[in-house]
Amino acid sequence: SASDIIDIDESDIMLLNQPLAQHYFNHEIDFLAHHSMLLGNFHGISTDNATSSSNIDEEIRRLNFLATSLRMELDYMRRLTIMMDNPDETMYSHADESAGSQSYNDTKSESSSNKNTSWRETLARMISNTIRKATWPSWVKALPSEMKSASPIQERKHVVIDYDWVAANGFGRMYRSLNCHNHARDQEKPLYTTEMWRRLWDTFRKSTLFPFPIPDANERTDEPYYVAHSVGKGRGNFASRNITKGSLVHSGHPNTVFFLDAKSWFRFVVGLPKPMACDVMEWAWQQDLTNSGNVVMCLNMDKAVFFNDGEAKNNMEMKETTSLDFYVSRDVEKGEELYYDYGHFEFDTNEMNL
Ligand SMILES: C[S@@+](CC[C@H](N)C(=O)[O-])C[C@H]1O[C@@H](n2cnc3c(N)ncnc32)[C@H](O)[C@@H]1O
Repeated sequence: SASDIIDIDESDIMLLNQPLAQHYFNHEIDFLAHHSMLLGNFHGISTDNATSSSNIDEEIRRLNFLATSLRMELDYMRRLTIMMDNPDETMYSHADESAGSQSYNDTKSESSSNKNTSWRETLARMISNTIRKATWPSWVKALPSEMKSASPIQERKHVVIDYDWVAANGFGRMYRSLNCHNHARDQEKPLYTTEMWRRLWDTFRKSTLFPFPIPDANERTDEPYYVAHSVGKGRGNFASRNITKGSLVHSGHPNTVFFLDAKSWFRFVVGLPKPMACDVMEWAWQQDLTNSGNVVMCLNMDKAVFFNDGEAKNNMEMKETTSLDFYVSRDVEKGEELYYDYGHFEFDTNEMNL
């Protein structure tokens, strides 16, 4: 019976009765259905059989997988509830909706404390607190063993709702099976349109459970750089005016998003068209944002993804390793490409169970 498989106890039921849980499960059921279809499409395999399988073993496996999934969601929700109960970390209220845009003008405006700076600081603190409590490695350790040892999809008859496939096949195989090496070298990749950004944000919104206000897919227009093709590097960012040494060029809040666990990352990637899936695998990085020894997967969801590594020509830097903000390290002339050192963002797929 379902209760044998799912093993729900008293405290789970209390949790399930909360409005947050109702919202959460509606969302979860929607995207379990949505993602089983996406996974099928992603691998060019129809998922029609999955729901009407006459193979009893396959059905049991599928139910077990759903049960495992539910167990994980309950654990996740328990953490969210703890966060929600802390009034200092209320994530669902925009602290200041009316805030204007942060200034990317020269150094002098950095010191001017405006409303928006405080909104950004509040958001940064909330995110930092969340990450400190729920970072990637601790979550990975909690993964049930079935999730770690699933067989690859080729050995199965039917496609099932299957985050474990992607977890088992991992980042490297996914990257190879999509031919992302060729995509990375392609010098004709398109510049992102508003629709493409919106697609990224919508997919993120459908796949994430991360409790912070997700901004609209608004393209900022006040940063001192623009995107263009960069010889041999795909797309890159170029200064749209002269920029004085020490000026802020890019601020990570609010358009940098975070993935706290492999599952949320895979949900996101499989929800994208293949070229965009390759793009995000190229763009994401891991960073210890809380100086705790724990990393999270980070992704810029705006044109900041296009900064390349210029090696000896690097002209941007962060002030601290936990920061998401870039400043120019020397005077930069209009039209120069903006670069930073990727060495700060090592990407260890083993560490992240990818
Ligand atoms: C964060 S993305 C930068 C945006 C990328 N150029 C694009 O068009 O999507 C990182 C990727 O850019 C490319 N890249 C960055 N710096 C490079 C360099 N110095 N030479 C060649 N490719 C570079 C690599 O493919 C890398 O994986």
